[in-house]
Amino acid sequence: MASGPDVVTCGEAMLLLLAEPGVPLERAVHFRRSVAGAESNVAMGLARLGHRARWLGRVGADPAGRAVLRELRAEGVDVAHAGVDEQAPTGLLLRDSHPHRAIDVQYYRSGSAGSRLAPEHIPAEAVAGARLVHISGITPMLSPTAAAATDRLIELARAAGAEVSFDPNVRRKLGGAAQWAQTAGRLLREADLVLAGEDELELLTARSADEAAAELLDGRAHTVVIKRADRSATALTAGGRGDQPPYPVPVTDPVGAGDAFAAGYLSARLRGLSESRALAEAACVAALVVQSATDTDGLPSADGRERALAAFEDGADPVHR
Ligand SMILES: O=C(O)C(=O)C[C@H](O)[C@H](O)COP(=O)(O)O
Repeated sequence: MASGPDVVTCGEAMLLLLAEPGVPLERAVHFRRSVAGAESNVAMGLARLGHRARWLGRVGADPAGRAVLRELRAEGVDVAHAGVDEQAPTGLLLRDSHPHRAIDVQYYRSGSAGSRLAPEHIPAEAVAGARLVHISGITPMLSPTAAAATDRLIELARAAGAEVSFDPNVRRKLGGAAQWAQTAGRLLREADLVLAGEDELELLTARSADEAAAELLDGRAHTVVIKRADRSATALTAGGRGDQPPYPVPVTDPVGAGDAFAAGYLSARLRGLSESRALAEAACVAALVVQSATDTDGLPSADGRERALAAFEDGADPVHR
């Protein structure tokens, strides 16, 4: 019998054109095609780790849209409730890839199919049975209808008894600080579980990250995970706090680390593991993703995560033979 998803994510998935390593975008000649989008990245990460993950969103009736859906499907992400917009193109993300230089991200998503997401595109049955609904601040920043769709998703999550996790994913190219604070700041307070950068919490709440976390814990949230600039993370709950240093790895392409962290963390929580183990798995999945190109190449299987964690934690032989 077909069973529903463990996790539902919702947002815009785009075709990613990734410049050859180390070459600035305006000079790059060779591009690799992939898929990017914060929420679809998380869905892909969870699917690789063995969870039933569903992605909700819209693509255009074009080759890019077909490529996006095909790739998500091939990764085991459930796209049964994803939609196709006949009137608007699939969004495009063009970027370069450097280990230690600023990365140039260019979005071509204004008026895209994904940004035209609206509440009527989110049917109640798409969320039924889910244990977790993961959203980001990007979606409500795309358009008023996408913001309304996010609100509907939260309502459906509550009705289904699913937890809501939220990652602000602040992208300054999508709007000014005040707009982010208003739009994503509101969602911070709707979430049961918040995964946010230190700078994001500061921007969205005009408080220190620790003060913001304390306030969120006084409200709806049971857990706030703060990702620090030094790539360490702190989880705050009513029961106390836990800290996780990053695993030291050579970085090939840092983009995707946040989504990988979220997938790693949510996977552990879905499996009922402890806060400290969830943070370790999150850091591990992030460390694996930054060692390869694209947002998703390095996302591990559950087995790959276990072997990497053993190598990181206990110095186990990383070569599996
Ligand atoms: O969806 C968007 O607007 C994006 O920007 C797609 C990004 O490539 C990923 O969300 C990676 O983001 P990080 O994991 O924070 O590095």
